[in-house]
Amino acid sequence: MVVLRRLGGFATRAALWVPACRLVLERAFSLHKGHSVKDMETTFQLVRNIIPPLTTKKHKGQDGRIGIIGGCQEYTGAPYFAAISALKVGADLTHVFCTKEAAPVIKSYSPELIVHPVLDSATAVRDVETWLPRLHTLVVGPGLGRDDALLQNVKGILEKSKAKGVPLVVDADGLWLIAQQPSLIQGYPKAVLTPNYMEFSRLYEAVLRDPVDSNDHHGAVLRLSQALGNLTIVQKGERDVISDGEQVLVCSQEGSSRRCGGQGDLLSGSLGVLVHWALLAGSEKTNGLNPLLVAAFGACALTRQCNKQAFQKSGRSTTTTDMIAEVGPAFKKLFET
Ligand SMILES: NC(=O)C1=CN([C@@H]2O[C@H](COP(=O)(O)OP(=O)(O)OC[C@H]3O[C@@H](n4cnc5c(N)ncnc54)[C@H](OP(=O)(O)O)[C@@H]3O)[C@@H](O)[C@H]2O)[C@@H](O)CC1
Ligand SMILES: Nc1ncnc2c1ncn2[C@@H]1O[C@H](COP(=O)(O)OP(=O)(O)OP(=O)(O)O)[C@@H](O)[C@H]1O
Ligand SMILES: [Mg+2]
Repeated sequence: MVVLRRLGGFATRAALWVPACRLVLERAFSLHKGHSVKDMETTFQLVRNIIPPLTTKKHKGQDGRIGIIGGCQEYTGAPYFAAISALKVGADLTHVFCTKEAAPVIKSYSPELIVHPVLDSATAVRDVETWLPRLHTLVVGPGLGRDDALLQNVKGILEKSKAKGVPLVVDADGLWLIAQQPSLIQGYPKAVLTPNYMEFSRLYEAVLRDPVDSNDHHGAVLRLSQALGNLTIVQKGERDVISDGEQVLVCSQEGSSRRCGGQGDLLSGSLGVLVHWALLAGSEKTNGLNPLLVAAFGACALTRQCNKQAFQKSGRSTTTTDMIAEVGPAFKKLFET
């Protein structure tokens, strides 16, 4: 099984526990080829269990209506990547809430996205709030930027989303905001954070007031999750480390050495859909494992597989657009064969 159960309930105990268990963890995951295939396969099966069947009995929207909060003057690619990835994974509708200036640009990338030019308006919070009851997950941050007025609106949107119990994936500049004010997300059980290297360090230092121990990734993710009230955290990197403060999963699905920008956006958009599916399926379908951990593992594995397949075709010229073209085939290969 690719899961470690934590023995103690507090950060101090976990700190002692993690080094002792790391050997077990690493043996259980993919560092040792003998164990990797079987153990990864166990988690893949849990991901397969949460995927809703395609039937003729469903109506449009049931398999996912995903909102993306992001898109500003500088960044229009990131919210597009997240939204189109959510559709390609299997969501029925995606809504991008961005600034007025960014909206026509994002619309022009794809007719498949619904784009709301509201994020910099005086009524932004109310405008997004009216959509919240119809959204299954909100992905907050891709291409959001760090403008104070915009972030102030996003604070309001986070508060309204929590009050309505909307699941949240927080990425990119959404994590910048959380690092300024961790209480915005602390203790909200339906949140998943997806920091890259920099975002993780920033958040860790803001919350734990300590530099990250770069020799102890698993312990660091576990401790940050606990300090934030057991939020699910995905630390992206050479291997993705995922924890809800109780358990640690590692995803080391083969990707490639190509590190073009936008891969994290593909991950957060995909995760938006998988979070919806996982929460709908519940823990009976995940053998008691936190459904958000299963969703996170699925999104990481999928992103890395897209990276691998795109790289096989395009090599050094691989971009995130090439990876998005692989979402369908990669999903099928990992979860439907
Ligand atoms: N096409 C688009 O529209 C895209 C838009 N995007 C959007 O951009 C916004 C900002 O996001 P972000 O990720 O660039 O910001 P941030 O957290 O400051 O990190 C950047 C700094 O971290 C460093 N660094 C990174 N990894 C590291 C490592 N492993 N180890 C060490 N250092 C590392 C690296 O430092 P450097 O090497 O440059 O010194 C880099 O300068 C956000 O809205 C996002 O969504 C992107 O989604 C891409 C596609
Ligand atoms: N060194 C690595 N080797 C293999 N895969 C990696 C490596 N670093 C990151 N990844 C994978 O790339 C994906 C995106 O992670 P990354 O750290 O690039 O996010 P990001 O910086 O937020 O991306 P973005 O440019 O979209 O903002 C994840 O699926 C992660 O597993
Ligand atoms: Mg990113």
